Amino acid sequence: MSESTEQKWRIVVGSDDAGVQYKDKIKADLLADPRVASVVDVGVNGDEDTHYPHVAVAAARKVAAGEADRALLICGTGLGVAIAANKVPGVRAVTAHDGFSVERSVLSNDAQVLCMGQRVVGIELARRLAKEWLGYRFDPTSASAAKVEAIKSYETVASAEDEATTVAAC
Ligand SMILES: O=C[C@H](O)[C@H](O)COP(=O)(O)O
Repeated sequence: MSESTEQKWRIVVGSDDAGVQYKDKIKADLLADPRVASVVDVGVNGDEDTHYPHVAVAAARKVAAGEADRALLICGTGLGVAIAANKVPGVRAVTAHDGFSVERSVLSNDAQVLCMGQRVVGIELARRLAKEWLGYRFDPTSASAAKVEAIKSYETVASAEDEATTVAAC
């Protein structure tokens, strides 16, 4: 049987105290998955109570910097971590708790960050979704690519406008 030549995923995981049990469980799954090259854990660990925005932004910055391909973030709902991760330029984070949304987050949106809520979804479904997520790769030649480029174009415009506002304010 031949080995897959597909590039293995470099993943970063993170959570707040409301998601740490799922984060640790899914991290163990990822570490055991042959499709995964590395897993970096940005916390929290044990009973640390770092608030979710700090963890989510730390993870998202690793993706934006090219140090990781993807991030998996868990909080109580999966909402706060997504909102925070999306503040990092270049990052597309989604909250998804069903298989179709997880699939489309990659194939339609080229989202690099998947967020789930420990208070929303059962652990076995969360584990299955994380496993399925690894099987999807965005196709830059697909019809969805132009739409993702449109998302990126607004980010560039927003940055330029911010810059212009900052300059004007000086
Ligand atoms: O989106 C936020 C998360 O669900 C977080 O884990 C809990 O936040 P809260 O304590 O502000 O409800």
